[in-house]
Amino acid sequence: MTCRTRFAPSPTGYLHIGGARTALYCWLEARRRGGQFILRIEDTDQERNVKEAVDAILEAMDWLGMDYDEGPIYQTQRLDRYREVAEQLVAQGKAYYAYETREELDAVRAAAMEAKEKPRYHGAYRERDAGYRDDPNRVIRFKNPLDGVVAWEDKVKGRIEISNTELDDLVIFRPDGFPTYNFAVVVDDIDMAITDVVRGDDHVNNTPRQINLYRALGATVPHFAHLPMILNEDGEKLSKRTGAADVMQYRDAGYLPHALLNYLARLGWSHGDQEIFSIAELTSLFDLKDVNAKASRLDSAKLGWLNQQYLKSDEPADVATHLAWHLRAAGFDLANGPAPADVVVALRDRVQTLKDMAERAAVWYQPLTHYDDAAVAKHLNAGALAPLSDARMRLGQLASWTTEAVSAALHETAEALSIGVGKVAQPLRVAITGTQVSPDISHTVYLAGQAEAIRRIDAALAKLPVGA
Ligand SMILES: Nc1ncnc2c1ncn2[C@@H]1O[C@H](COP(=O)(O)OP(=O)(O)OP(=O)(O)O)[C@@H](O)[C@H]1O
Repeated sequence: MTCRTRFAPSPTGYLHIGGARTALYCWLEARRRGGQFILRIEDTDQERNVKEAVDAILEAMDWLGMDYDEGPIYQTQRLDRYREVAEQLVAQGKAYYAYETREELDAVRAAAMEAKEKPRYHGAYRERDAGYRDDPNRVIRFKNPLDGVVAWEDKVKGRIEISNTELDDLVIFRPDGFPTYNFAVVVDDIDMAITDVVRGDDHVNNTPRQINLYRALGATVPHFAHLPMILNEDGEKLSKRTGAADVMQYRDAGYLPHALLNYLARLGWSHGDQEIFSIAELTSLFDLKDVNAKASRLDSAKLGWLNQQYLKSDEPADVATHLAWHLRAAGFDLANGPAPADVVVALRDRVQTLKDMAERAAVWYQPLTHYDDAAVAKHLNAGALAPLSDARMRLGQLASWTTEAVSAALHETAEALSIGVGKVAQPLRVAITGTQVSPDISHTVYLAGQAEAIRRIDAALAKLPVGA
């Protein structure tokens, strides 16, 4: 049977990276097995702002490159289907109408609490065959089996077994005409032919109820894989309530989408001691059975390290498309500066994030207006006149503007003046960047562009002490 997995977020806000890792594992499992990955939006909770949240989830999926074969499918567009299946269960005697008021149910719960028992529905309508009537308290309840156990072989957690006596008759349709979570999920997973339900282990308690519903509906029970939660650095479950980071904040902070995917894949899954996986490797190697059953904690140092590995090893042109986004976000006009791919080559050994790279690139996209006093005092002195003038002359004559040509010109200056290249580089670095810190001098000069490099050298020459 073709593997079919689904990611089913509730649109209650942005996609945080705990949810994103769950989506990733669903996606990878489907891809490895040549199956399909479906995106379903569980939007039956009408009170929250659904539209914006859906857009945020879709944007994050898109940025991460997790493509789905079907969807997004919205539960609110399937309400008739849930009603039809619920009524079918009633007609078959597998579910029933119940009409307790809120007060009556509260009283049942209070009595159970007082008797130190688990609060559960007492089944008053179970055998009453009350039928349908127009009543604001009307719900449909599922006749959960009264005895026996529900067991499944979880792909991550191993065998899990729950006694039916622990479960009560679940409401499957609410008075407001909406299905309940567990019911809609089962109807969807059956209709969408999901073979592997991969979700966070915050859903483990729902699974026995859902398995009973599958059986009542005569459907094949899928495989289940309950993934341990991702915890924040304080050990709390990542959740919007605890301020978990939005996937898109990782883009804004300068991470590459595939670096984040690699990081999330490794957070709870391993393949030997390999750390760096291309997406192609992940889609061929990932297997739910290798997922760690223990919760994992975020480790931002590791993400930074991984991101830098990708900055260094990816094609500069590919990194450049992401860098361009950051350069624009920082307000730079790309037409007024070097090609982003050249910036990548110059800076990728020195930074961990694209944001940092874009910030350091400011010096090539903006006019140089600020000079560091200490740098000027130290390097724009009488001794700088000869190297700056000679370098200006040679750089101005270059017919082809490349880092190699710039480098050769600066070496010629050093040779002509019988000084070390460092003595040429120091004043030149201050001339081009206003500071003493920049990447390799040939890149630094090259990125300024020929005309601008000459302008900046002239401005530096004008700063030399009078009489120099
Ligand atoms: N911290 C987490 N670690 C791993 N998976 C998670 C985490 N939080 C949620 N999930 C999973 O992500 C999927 C989407 O869930 P859902 O949309 O309900 O999450 P959420 O509403 O964003 O979570 P929360 O409201 O707790 O912030 C579910 O399979 C859920 O189990």
